[in-house]
Order: sequence, then C-alpha cells, then structure tokens
Amino acid sequence: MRSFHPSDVVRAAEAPLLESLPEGTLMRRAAYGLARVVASELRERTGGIAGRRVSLLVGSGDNGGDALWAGTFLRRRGVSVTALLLDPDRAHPAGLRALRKAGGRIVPATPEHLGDPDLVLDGIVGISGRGPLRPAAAALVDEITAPIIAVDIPSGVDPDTGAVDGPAITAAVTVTFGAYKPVHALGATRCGRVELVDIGLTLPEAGLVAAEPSEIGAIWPVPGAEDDKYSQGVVGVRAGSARYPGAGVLCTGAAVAATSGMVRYAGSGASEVLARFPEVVVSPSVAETGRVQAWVVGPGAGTDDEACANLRDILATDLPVLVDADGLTLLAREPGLVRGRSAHTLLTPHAGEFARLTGNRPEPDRVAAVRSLAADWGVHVLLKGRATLVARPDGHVFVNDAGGSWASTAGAGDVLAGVIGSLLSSGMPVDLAAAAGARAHALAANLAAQDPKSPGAAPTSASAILSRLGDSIRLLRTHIAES
Ligand SMILES: NC(=O)C1=CN([C@@H]2O[C@H](COP(=O)(O)OP(=O)(O)OC[C@H]3O[C@@H](n4cnc5c(N)ncnc54)[C@H](OP(=O)(O)O)[C@@H]3O)[C@@H](O)[C@H]2O)[C@@H](O)CC1
Ligand SMILES: [K+]
Repeated sequence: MRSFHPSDVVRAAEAPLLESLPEGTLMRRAAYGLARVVASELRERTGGIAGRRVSLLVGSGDNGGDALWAGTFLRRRGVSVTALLLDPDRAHPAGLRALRKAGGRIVPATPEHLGDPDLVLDGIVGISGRGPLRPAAAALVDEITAPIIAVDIPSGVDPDTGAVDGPAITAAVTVTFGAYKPVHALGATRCGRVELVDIGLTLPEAGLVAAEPSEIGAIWPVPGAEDDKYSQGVVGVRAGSARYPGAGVLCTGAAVAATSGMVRYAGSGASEVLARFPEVVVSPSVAETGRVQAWVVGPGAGTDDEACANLRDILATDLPVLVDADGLTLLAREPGLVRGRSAHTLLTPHAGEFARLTGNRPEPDRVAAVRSLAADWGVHVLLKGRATLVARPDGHVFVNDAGGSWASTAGAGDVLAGVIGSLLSSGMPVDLAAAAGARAHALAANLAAQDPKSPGAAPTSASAILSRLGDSIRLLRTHIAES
C-alpha cells in the first residue's frame, strides 16, 4: 500500500529528527535527494548535466531552503543555477549563503531574470502553503515554458486536499520528502511523476492509502480447483428500466466480466440483458430472484414506487448491498433505510449525488467529506472522480487516481457498479472490493481509449470500457506474476 500523510503528521514526525540531528541536516538530506532527481532529469531531457541551466523559484520558507540547497549541490556538478527570490528578506539564510558560495546567481523574482532555463524548481511553498500562488509568483510562473520540478508539493495546490483555487504550479515531476502527502494522490494532475526521497521519518499508520496494482491483482478472485459457479459468489443486479435499459445491460455485463461466479438480473430489462449476455439468470422481479450473496441496486432503475419498494426489500436483507444512481436519489429521501443495517452498504455517488445525499458538494476537502458521510450513516462510500475515494465508516480511506479521465462518459458508472457488486458477492471486504473495482475500471477505461494499432488515445465509451475489463484484470494479475 502507498500511504499519504497530511502536513501536520509530517511536521510532527520531523520534530524529533530536527531535535536530534545537527542543524540543517534534514534539509540537506532532502535537498541532496532532490538534486539527484533534477540531475537525472537534466540528463534525460538534455543529454547532460554540466553547463545546463536551472532556475529556482524561492519562497519565504524551508521549501525555498530545499531549492537553494539543491541548487548548491547542482552547482557542484557544473550546472548554471539562478535563484529568483520572491521574498528576498525572508529567503532561507543558510541556503542562500551556500548557493552564493557555490557560485549561484541570486536575483529578484522578476520575469526578466527568468532567462531560458532547461528546468525550473518550484520552491515557492511546501506544506505550510495555503491558497493559490500570490500575484507576483503567479505572474512569473505564467512566463515559464521550461518543465517544472515541484519541491515537495506543487505550489498553489493545497497539500492536504489537492484543491486548487486560483493560479498554481503544474509540475512535470514532484520530488517529495519523508512521506507522500495527500496532494500527491488528490492533485495528481498537478504533480506529474512523484518521487519520494527518504529522510528517515518514522510515521504512524496512514488514514489515506492507495493499493498498488500488484496488491489488487493478488486479491482478485479467480476460480480455484474446488470452485463451482455458486461457491465463487452470486451477485444480484437490480438495474435498468424501460427508460434506461442500457444501464441494466452495462451493469450486468460488467458483473459477468469481473468474476467467474453467477450473475442474476432482476427487472424489466431482462430481455435486453439476455440478448447481450446469455449467461445471466434473469427474473422479472427482486422477489422471484434466487439466492445471491450481494446486491447492486440503482443504475437506471428509476425512482418510481416499484423501484422504491425494490430498494427497501434489498436493503432489508442481511447481504452486502451497493447502492448507485437512482438508488441514491431514493436514499436521499429516506436515509433511514441504510442507517440501521447490520450488513454492509456501499454508496457510490458522484459529486452531484453526494450533494443530494448530504446537502453539500464534497469539494474542496473531498476526503473529509467522504469520511463524514461514511461515519454519519454507518456505510462505506465510494466518491467518484479523477481521484476516486473509498471511505470506511471508521474513517479509513482508499484513493485511486484514475491516471486519466477516459471514464468520464455516460454509462461508465453502471459498469463500475457491476464490477464492484460481483467482487462483493465473492466475499471480499467492502473497502477492498470498491478500491479494486475502481482500479480495474480506471485501467479498463485507459485501455479502451487506446488502440494497439496506432499511438495516442481517443474518446471511448462505457461499452468499450466493459469490453476491456478482462484485459484490465489480466494486466493487474500479471503484476503478481512479475513481482
Ligand atoms: N523542517 C525541515 O527540516 C524540513 C522541511 N522541509 C521542507 O520545508 C517545507 C515546509 O517549510 P515551511 O514550514 O518553512 O513553510 P513553506 O511551505 O516553505 O511556506 C513558507 C511560507 O510561505 C508563505 N505562504 C503560505 N502560502 C503561500 C502562498 N500560497 N504563496 C506564497 N507564500 C505563501 C507563508 O508565510 P506568510 O507569507 O504567510 O507569512 C509560509 O509560512 C516542506 O514542504 C519541505 O519542502 C524538508 O526540507 C524536510 C526537512
Ligand atoms: K513547492
């Protein structure tokens, strides 16, 4: 698992080391690691290190100190270094002295001093930064055309929420120290590739984690020697309606593709489902559906009296239930249906549905928002987005950065619900099922946007995502073989 630690936790972990080590040791450790990444980027991008040009954007705190020390180490390798000071009176004194001594140029932070660098280091703010870039920094950053390496975090992006509320850095690479911070998962599009430099921090267990692909591959249920179609789990799908038959087809098809057990469909779209997926066992109603180990309810299922009665009946069982889409609209009117359940419930809202459930949109602090809904209602919550979050009622959160936004297409949510539902029926813990489903779905969307016969990517669709689920699961499972 990859852990993400908020800034107050990182600061607390730094404190004992700052006490016990000679002054400046921790910063030089961080800066040395940063300089190594910058040097390798220079070599990669320009074919060499000595004689290349690096500009440092230096703010008023230790983040600027990191940049100045990294500049010092790069000077020693023959790099031409210019430090642009945004707040000259507050720039890190020891870093400034070291860079000056090493032969770096130190200038005020104005566009005419930017020159034509090969790389720019963003040392404007680190974990004490709040809000967007201030006007002088924003004006300077506007002029930059070279790739930017962010020091610890991309400045202007909130370190703990990844929220952006005005001008901010978009980095090609972010080099972080001691621990990944929430921004590296929640604001991934601003961070570029993220490299972690170990500075020897001892950290507590994190409340925000991401599963590695190999970990998802390792837990993905596949039939064992003794398994039959029932023993692997049977999922019931109550999705689709006369108005939205496609939702039933997509959701059921995804459940079929995700695991090898059995899928039962209940609803008015049975003939459409059968036409596309003859392996599904269909019945016209929830009451007539055979035994299942988990339910998916809601995608395209409507909000009429019958849909409401079905939701009630399904939630009255002692089985894990995933509620999505129209099911969430109904729940928003009657939250009592899930609050007292003894079995697990997973709600899978997008931001708009989240607002319907709680009265507030989840931004800017999506992690806090999803935790609060999960704790208040005693449910698991998967909040969709580029960074999908899965919160347990106890506050533990999984994050999955999709690595692209190709899944932002109609019907993709129906596919996600089907995948997770079938994992739930296999008996997988709810948070892992949701996190694994989100990962496989995002990967399938990225695969669907690509074509092995030509480079690049193109818009895709929910049907195409469904058709690449098998490839996605195979890829995740190959990671086990490789590791
Ligand atoms: N301690 C150590 O040994 C180690 C520390 N490490 C490094 O230190 C970093 C944290 O450093 P830090 O705490 O000194 O503050 P930092 O993030 O540089 O901000 C400085 C000041 O900027 C200001 N400011 C706020 N928002 C702003 C904005 N939007 N735009 C512009 N300015 C803004 C605000 O001051 P204000 O102007 O509001 O008075 C704030 O106090 C950490 O990320 C890591 O890089 C590593 O080297 C590991 C070892
Ligand atoms: K920074």
